[in-house]
Amino acid sequence: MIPGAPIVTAAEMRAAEQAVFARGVSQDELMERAGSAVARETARFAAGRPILILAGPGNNGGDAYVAARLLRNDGHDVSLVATGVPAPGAAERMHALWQGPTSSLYAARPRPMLVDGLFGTGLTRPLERGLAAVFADLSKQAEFTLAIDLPSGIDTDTGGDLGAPGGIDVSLALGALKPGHLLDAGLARCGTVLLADLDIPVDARWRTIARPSIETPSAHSHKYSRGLVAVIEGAMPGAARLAARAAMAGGAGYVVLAGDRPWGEGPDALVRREVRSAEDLAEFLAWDRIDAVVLGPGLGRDRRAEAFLSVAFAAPCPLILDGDALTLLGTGAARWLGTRDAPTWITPHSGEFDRMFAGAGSKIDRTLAAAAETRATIVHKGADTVIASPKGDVRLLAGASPWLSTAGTGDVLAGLLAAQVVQGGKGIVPAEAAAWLHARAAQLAGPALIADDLIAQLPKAISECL
Ligand SMILES: NC(=O)C1=CN([C@@H]2O[C@H](COP(=O)(O)OP(=O)(O)OC[C@H]3O[C@@H](n4cnc5c(N)ncnc54)[C@H](OP(=O)(O)O)[C@@H]3O)[C@@H](O)[C@H]2O)[C@@H](O)CC1
Ligand SMILES: Nc1ncnc2c1ncn2[C@@H]1O[C@H](COP(=O)(O)OP(=O)(O)O)[C@@H](O)[C@H]1O
Ligand SMILES: [K+]
Repeated sequence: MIPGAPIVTAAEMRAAEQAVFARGVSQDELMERAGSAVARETARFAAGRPILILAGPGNNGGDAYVAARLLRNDGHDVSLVATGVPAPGAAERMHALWQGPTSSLYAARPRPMLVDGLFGTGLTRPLERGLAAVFADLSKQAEFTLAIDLPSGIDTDTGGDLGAPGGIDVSLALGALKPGHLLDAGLARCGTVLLADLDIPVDARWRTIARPSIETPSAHSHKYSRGLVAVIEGAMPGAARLAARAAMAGGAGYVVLAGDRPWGEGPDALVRREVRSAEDLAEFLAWDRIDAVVLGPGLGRDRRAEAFLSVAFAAPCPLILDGDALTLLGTGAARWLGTRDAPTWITPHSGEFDRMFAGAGSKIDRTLAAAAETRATIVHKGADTVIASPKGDVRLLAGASPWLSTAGTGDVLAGLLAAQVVQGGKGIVPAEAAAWLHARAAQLAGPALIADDLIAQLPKAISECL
């Protein structure tokens, strides 16, 4: 994934293009820029192999006609399939400039290098069945497929499946990334995403996550100045222990595991505190040294868990809620979370998210709406992790190791997030840092990782951010 790259919707991309036109750049000139980027990458991946280019009726097809012309002029063996009547304007003009061999879709013969210029950001409905089948077949028989902007059949704004085939090797995003490159079916169908800079300024509050910058403790640092995290134990103590160990390895200065059985295995550096009842918890959380509380991993959903949740809610310090705490909140999440004065982060997976929030639109839209409703920063986990703040900022992490799909890795994330929070991070910043470190630790741990392995890799991941 390209780090720190802007992500824009189809409408925002069109508005950015309009602003470029208003500055005096012609539509043909912008299409030449897009087409030459496509030609450059196609030549690189074709490596001398014959090329088949599919050109649709809109501007995505216009880019395809430009690329076809430039590649042919450079001596490549190019044939082209035209579908639909080119739209009036730049696409029609670029079509008119193409003088090479052209066939209809149903007469097309597969070639080793396939370029998909059927549809991009203008796709408004599912691909027609026959078209989808021919496209899938040509792609299957090609040795390499490059999609212009997005694979045809991926919804630009949601990543939803509108009939795109599998097996696309590279998508060359034009001007900026779109949600469809990172979300839902788009994540799996785009292949490797490359970004062509077309010199179209975009003002994006949505970005892919980037490596955080972490400060080495100073000569004046001490355990309390580096932040104290309290992790509350529940029915499954292993989950809270994972969160507590992740908070330690994540750089917190002091971590307390509080519960009725906090004495089990674990590092001696982990401070244990017996908390048997909601009253005990209230007394413990009144300690003004506590900089953040983690509640939810392995908490359980019984009355005791509910009572603990009420007490934690009333605590005047930052709160990180995960797992069972989120299930307990359920559809009351917005009502409850909106009442807190101190900042809150919640880290639902999609099951937990769907139990808390309704909402329509893409995963980004739904997460943003939930963040605004709850006034909490939300880390909506999954293969496409969306982080959204109540202010409307978004960070997206796609393509993390699928080996993360194992029990306890979310608990590690919750503890790691708390460590970033107590080190002074506000809003989306600690969430982005935690998500990056988590994904990097997974990469370092490699295949068949278990949650404990992530914790062991955190120091190495952190060392890359100093
Ligand atoms: N703006 C610019 O200057 C620049 C834009 N750039 C490029 O333009 C792309 C966006 O172009 P675009 O907006 O023309 O849309 P595009 O994706 O080609 O498709 C629209 C056409 O498809 C049609 N159609 C839609 N769905 C359909 C379906 N399921 N089945 C069949 N038909 C369907 C739709 O017709 P209609 O919906 O009216 O039936 C319309 O004719 C963008 O991704 C990038 O590659 C770059 O060149 C930089 C400069
Ligand atoms: N297929 C996947 N690809 C990448 N990351 C994943 C995948 N599945 C899960 N993850 C990540 O692993 C973690 C799992 O968290 P969660 O579902 O809460 O597990 P648990 O509750 O068992 O700790 C999250 O950070 C999530 O983003
Ligand atoms: K395309």
